[in-house]
Amino acid sequence: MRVPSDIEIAQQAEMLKITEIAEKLGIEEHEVEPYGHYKGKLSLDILHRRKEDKDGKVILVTAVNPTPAGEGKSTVTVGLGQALNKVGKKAVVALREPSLGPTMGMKGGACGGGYSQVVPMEDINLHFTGDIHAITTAHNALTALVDNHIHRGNELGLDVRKLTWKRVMDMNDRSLRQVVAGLGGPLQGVPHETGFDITVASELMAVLCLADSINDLRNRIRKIVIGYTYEDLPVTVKDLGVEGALTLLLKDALKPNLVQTLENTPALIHGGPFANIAHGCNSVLATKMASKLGDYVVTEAGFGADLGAEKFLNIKTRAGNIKPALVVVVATIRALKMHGGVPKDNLKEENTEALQKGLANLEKHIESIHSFGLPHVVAINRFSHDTPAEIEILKEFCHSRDIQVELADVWESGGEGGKKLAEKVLNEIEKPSNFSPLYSLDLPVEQKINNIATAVYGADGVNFSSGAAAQLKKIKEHGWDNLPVCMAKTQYSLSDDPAQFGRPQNFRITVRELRVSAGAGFIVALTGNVMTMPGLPKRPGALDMDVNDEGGAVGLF
Ligand SMILES: Nc1ncnc2c1ncn2[C@@H]1O[C@H](COP(=O)(O)OP(=O)(O)O)[C@@H](O)[C@H]1O
Ligand SMILES: O=COP(=O)(O)O
Repeated sequence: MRVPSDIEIAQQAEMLKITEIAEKLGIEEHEVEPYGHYKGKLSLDILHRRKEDKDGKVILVTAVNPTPAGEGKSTVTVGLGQALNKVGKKAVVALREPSLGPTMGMKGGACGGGYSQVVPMEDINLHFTGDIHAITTAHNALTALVDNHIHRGNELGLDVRKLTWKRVMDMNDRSLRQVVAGLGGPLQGVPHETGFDITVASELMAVLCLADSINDLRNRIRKIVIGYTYEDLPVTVKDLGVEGALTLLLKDALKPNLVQTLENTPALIHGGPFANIAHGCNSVLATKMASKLGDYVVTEAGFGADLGAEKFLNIKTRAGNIKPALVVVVATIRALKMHGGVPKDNLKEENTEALQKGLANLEKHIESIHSFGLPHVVAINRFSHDTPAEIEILKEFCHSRDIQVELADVWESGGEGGKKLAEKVLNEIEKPSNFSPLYSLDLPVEQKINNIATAVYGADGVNFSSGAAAQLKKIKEHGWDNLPVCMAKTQYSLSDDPAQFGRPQNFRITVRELRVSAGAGFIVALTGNVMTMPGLPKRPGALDMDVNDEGGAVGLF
């Protein structure tokens, strides 16, 4: 039987009013601000009122290195949340907000898929409650204020050649990666090079996702470095005196968004960083709030365990004092065949030999999660073209290594298709968690990067470009050496070469640049050719989009 498209299913959803969803969670009327009938923003007062309540158990969903379409982390996250409710547990889902870049481009939305989606999917995948637009505006307001300061006499002595704060927009536009601003004569500002990143790569996105209160948001914004003086001294937002304005622009975006799944399971969706160019986790506030609202929180981190999960476990847990209880590693036969050398166009054909070879990628991710001391379960996200022989091979691989594994049929069957996975998760989550981050903050930045590269990627070590080596020196000089590291790396490979599938051996990671995100509280290490402003694909998803006669969206997957 054909499974309708994601949007056809979503448009048939029988949603409860968001006030009903809130009431079922014990949220008081004044703590939820409806945005229409099916979306709402939650007051941070919930955390204050319920601070003594027991925290729910946090289940992190990660994956193997994905194909370009993604392997169903969001889908399994939603499906598992639905399944836990079906078996009588009080579970809340916590996801990130979609970016219009992938939505209009190649990757698609971030609402899950099939019968495991969050709804109203169209709203969420388009403008939702405006958070990403607010971050875009706040980011570019700061840029305008910096340029105005320079134009009006540059009292702080900013060197326009060393401005680190650029511009953002929530769209994939390669033409804006490098631009020159201030052209046209003395009245138009001071000419200088700048460029655009995609909004989800903005440090303000990371700050919003890691802040635990409005005051913490302001304090973090205050620390943001926007550039350096001619004497090479850092200039911060505080020096410009505009932290209050930026906090004002973001005060509503800081509140987590409440929606629901197709089966009316509550879902908090907040923050949208990508895990290849940012830290790739939804907000600390949403995760902590979900922990107060449910006995189980099912949350995801972007791309594979080498990216989102690594940053969740090394950065987000520290920022929010969050203790994960278990990790679900989503594996798909198609991704593992890709890692076994099958071209993307042939992934629907049975190929047990390639699958056997590609299992090495899953093996490495399991080793990494194990090294964090966390119980884990492999969820096989079943696709219709997966054959019994292939599924058996993947299950046998896990059984032979005493790895807990379960088939997840949540895309086709919603929560019903995840009940066995839910039972396995509930069983495993009772095992002790000896979680600890991978590295001590006391280690030098280069050692932190080396630990991640060797322990999580399987690299032999790290090479630093001459520029990155100079930036390491500056990081130490300015006292930023104790910050955690946010690796910016391709999502397709454990290495920094997107063409190296499987489990690459005998390789080194090359760090080409280091950026200080003093407000977010981490150092960004850019590797290989990873870009912070993606480009649109040959055939953008936008070509399929329209509005139908009923005013509904067409072509949103
Ligand atoms: N088991 C499945 N069968 C068919 N399509 C799936 C399945 N799981 C996910 N998808 C589809 O794949 C796309 C990516 O799913 P998503 O959950 O967003 O992946 P990720 O979060 O890993 O990027 C979505 O369009 C979704 O509908
Ligand atoms: O940051 C990327 O997230 P997905 O893996 O959900 O695409």
